[in-house]
Amino acid sequence: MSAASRDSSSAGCRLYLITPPRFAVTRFREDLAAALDAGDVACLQLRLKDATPDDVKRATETLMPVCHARDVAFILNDDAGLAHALGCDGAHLGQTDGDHAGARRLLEGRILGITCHASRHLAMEAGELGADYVAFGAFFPTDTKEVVHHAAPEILEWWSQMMEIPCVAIGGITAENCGPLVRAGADFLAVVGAVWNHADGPEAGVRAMNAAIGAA
Ligand SMILES: Cc1ncc(COP(=O)(O)OP(=O)(O)O)c(N)n1
Ligand SMILES: Cc1ncsc1CCOP(=O)(O)O
Ligand SMILES: [Mg+2]
Repeated sequence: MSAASRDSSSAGCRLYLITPPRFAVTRFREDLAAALDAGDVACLQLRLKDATPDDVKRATETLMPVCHARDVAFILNDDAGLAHALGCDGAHLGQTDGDHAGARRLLEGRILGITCHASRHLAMEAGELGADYVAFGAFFPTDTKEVVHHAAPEILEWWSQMMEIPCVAIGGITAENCGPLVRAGADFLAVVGAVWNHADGPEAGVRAMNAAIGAA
């Protein structure tokens, strides 16, 4: 999850996959393996908003080995303590997901990503705190989450020209619309629908995203 060298092309930009909001773990295990085998994926974020800690534990125990077998980092959404307890590679925290500084200490040596919406100020704060990446969005309309913050590619350009810390773009990103985000300097494109809801299936979704990143 570190940014490789950055230039004005797509070099270094990678796919950041997020799970669908709901799934049956046993079946999803196979879908995930197939998706990860279809092309480059830097990490998987387990994002189960309505699940109990036990559900998250079961999903992690099933899915993390699938990721690790393919050298894909496994990041847990929302809960740094649970990410630590379950041995995840890191956690992604939003602005209301607890104590960022405490999470940074707890997850020493692991990945900590922080949602910064469309705010330069929040991104600077996250950087100072030691975040491994900052996430900006939403860039496009999305059916996956009700969003109140809307970002434009300029924030990626501003951040990537100024800072070494990688930036993630999120929100309604597809193979068709991602070009400007890659060219603006996004290090990772985080997607749900573009892969899991792809008309030809998740494998086609991963292939299409990687082709679009490469062509940007
Ligand atoms: C990579 C990435 N970026 C942003 C988010 C959104 O996090 P948050 O604002 O906490 O919203 P929820 O995902 O918790 O609904 C994310 N999950 N991942
Ligand atoms: C979790 C999240 N945070 C901002 S937009 C979003 C949803 C991303 O999903 P999709 O790629 O389907 O728009
Ligand atoms: Mg959150």
